[in-house]
Amino acid sequence: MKVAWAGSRHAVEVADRMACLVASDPVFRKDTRTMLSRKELFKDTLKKAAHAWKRTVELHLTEEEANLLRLYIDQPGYVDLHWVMFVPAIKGQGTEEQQKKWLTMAYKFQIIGTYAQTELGHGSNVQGLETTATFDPSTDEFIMHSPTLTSSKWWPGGLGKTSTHAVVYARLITEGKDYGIHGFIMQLRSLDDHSPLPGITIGDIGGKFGSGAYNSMDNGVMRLDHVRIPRDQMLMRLAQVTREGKYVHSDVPKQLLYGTMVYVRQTIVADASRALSRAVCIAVRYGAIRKQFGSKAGGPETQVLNYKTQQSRLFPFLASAYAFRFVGQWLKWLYTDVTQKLESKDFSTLPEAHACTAGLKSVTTSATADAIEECQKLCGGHGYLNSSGLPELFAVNLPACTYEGDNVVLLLQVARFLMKTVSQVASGKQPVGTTAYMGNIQHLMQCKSVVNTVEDWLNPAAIKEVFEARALRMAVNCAQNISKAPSQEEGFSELSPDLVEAAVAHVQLIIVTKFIEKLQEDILGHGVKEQLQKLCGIYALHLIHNERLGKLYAQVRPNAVALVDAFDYTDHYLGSALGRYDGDVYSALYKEAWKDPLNETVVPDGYQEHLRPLLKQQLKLSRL
Ligand SMILES: CCCCC/C=C\C/C=C\C/C=C\C=C\C(=O)SCCNC(=O)CCNC(=O)[C@H](O)C(C)(C)COP(=O)(O)OP(=O)(O)OC[C@H]1O[C@@H](n2cnc3c(N)ncnc32)[C@H](O)[C@@H]1OP(=O)(O)O
Ligand SMILES: Cc1cc2nc3c(=O)[nH]c(=O)nc-3n(C[C@H](O)[C@H](O)[C@H](O)COP(=O)(O)OP(=O)(O)OC[C@H]3O[C@@H](n4cnc5c(N)ncnc54)[C@H](O)[C@@H]3O)c2cc1C
Repeated sequence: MKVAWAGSRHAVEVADRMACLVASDPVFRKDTRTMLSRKELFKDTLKKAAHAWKRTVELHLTEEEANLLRLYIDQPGYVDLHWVMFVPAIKGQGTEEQQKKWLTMAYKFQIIGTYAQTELGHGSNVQGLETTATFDPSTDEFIMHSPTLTSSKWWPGGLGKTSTHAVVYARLITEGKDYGIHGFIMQLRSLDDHSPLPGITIGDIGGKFGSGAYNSMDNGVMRLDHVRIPRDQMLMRLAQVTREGKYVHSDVPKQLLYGTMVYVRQTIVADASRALSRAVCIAVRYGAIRKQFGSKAGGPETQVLNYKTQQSRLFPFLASAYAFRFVGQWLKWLYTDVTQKLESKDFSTLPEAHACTAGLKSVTTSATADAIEECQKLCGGHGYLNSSGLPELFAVNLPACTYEGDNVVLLLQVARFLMKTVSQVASGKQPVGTTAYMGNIQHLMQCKSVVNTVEDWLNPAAIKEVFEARALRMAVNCAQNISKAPSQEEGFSELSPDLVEAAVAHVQLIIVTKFIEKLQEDILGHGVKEQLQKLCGIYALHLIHNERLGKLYAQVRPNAVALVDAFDYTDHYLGSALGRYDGDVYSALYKEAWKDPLNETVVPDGYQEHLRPLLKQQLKLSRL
């Protein structure tokens, strides 16, 4: 099962090696992270990042190994933005010459980059950004400027205190005309003393939700006051400005400007499955250790994992973790395929790639955030302690519903793609890829489900048909209602809640389909495929209705702990007293409690000033 989860034996081996490297290195300790002040936490993040880079160089780690090392350190920081957004933005939007110049420095960490798109006034509406980049032909420079308060860059990770450079998105103005949003490479801080360059005001935007968690990241604010940069720092793969100031657009779709977001959304699906699997791992292992109540006859107490209510709340998450993992592996393939096509100037699959990445990012991160919260409840009171690992896991993953595109905004993009596809089907065009099922419209609009029993839900063809019929009917229903509205725009707006539901149904169909396709592969190991079939059934059935699932849960229960062990997480990475591999939960919880700064003294700080006078006074009063 470990191989099925990781994707290959090689993937298991590299992941194990990197996870152990991190777990055995004292610099990467994180057990007291939630007790650090913001300043201490930030400094700790700088220390870990520098140490990780040192180890990467010393051990000559490959890119794959270095990425895993960063992942297992498990502390958001400026390096994430550098590798996940700054480098890909230059790769995707820079010319070969620009890539050579900037990536050479970025790969060696001679510069640290971030991705500065969002502003105080606009995030979702990228075309509404206000920062300007006005070309000055007299000096061959762009003047970068924040004309209003709301145009202040706001949120970019690493911007606050760390980044030396950024890809900054701004409205390109040349020859008096506004050509809309484009990317520019800007140096922000001196490479000598790290002070902001003239005209740049920069800082951190302040503390965020939860202890520890995303507070390790210095999300930043930046104002630009007529800062000049050379013309060749405009990312010029998609469009150029000539020496004379003439705007020239390449023969590529302008949506490629959004390419970095497509790339990152794809990686976020993998992050979501990992976060969900961590929460499930903690809740399942703890559920096997925790006992409450026994039989009336005085028998042994029951493991809480054996309660049917616990299973019906928890096992759909276990199934979802596997489902998201497999769809994430497929999405990575899809992204690679699209990238290769784009390189040979085939842009035909770009809209589908956008819809798939946006939709899957949205559905998997929302489900994951909800599931982590529920796992906390599934662990009872102990789940609410920081030492359970769950509060921090929740706080770190909650913003994934917002960053890289608000989940509702992204689902509306999927809906727009679906409405276009429905209208193309109506005019006789055969849809392809993930919307190919819409070509079977006659049958899917009328067919009746043959699913009656739990066993039917293990029949892939039956499952697929139910999900296809559901998704298609919801999409067609929306399209019909939009066509009755006074205008397309009004109809879309009025029906947006239904459109979001239709988009979710389409995305869930993709997830179910990819799970089924996974089951058709050669899967090694005795009983592995059978367990995955049951999980696929649970994932599909719990989305439609909750009846008849008990039988499947009972079949999964004997292997539940093994199914989470297959995630192959070290105790260090899991970071949970409740989810420990050895099950020694109570000693761990007890030990963790004594690490709290409040326990540094027996009598607390503040006793002399506040508690003692109060108690004394009350005592005096009572004697009067
Ligand atoms: C413990 C360790 C933790 C480690 C964490 C590591 C990594 C985590 C990674 C990141 C987290 C940290 C950083 C986060 C960074 C950010 O958040 S960066 C900012 C991201 N911002 C957004 O995502 C903004 C969302 N908004 C948009 O994407 C667009 O503005 C929107 C699509 C909503 C609207 O676009 P707009 O052009 O205004 O309007 P239209 O709807 O008219 O679209 C025009 C056409 O373009 C198509 N399209 C839109 N987007 C794309 C795309 N990405 N790719 C391809 N095509 C796209 C759209 O479908 C329209 O097409 P048609 O005209 O219909 O054919
Ligand atoms: C932790 C974190 C890290 C981030 N890192 C970065 C970074 O490194 N670089 C960067 O540039 N940005 C970053 N961001 C910003 C992030 O990308 C934006 O916050 C995100 O794109 C959402 O935009 P917004 O904040 O403007 O939300 P808004 O668009 O203002 O959303 C507010 C509400 O309005 C709704 N809404 C908005 N538009 C519509 C619509 N058309 N139809 C229906 N409902 C709508 C949304 O669903 C939401 O409920 C980060 C954000 C967070 C939280």
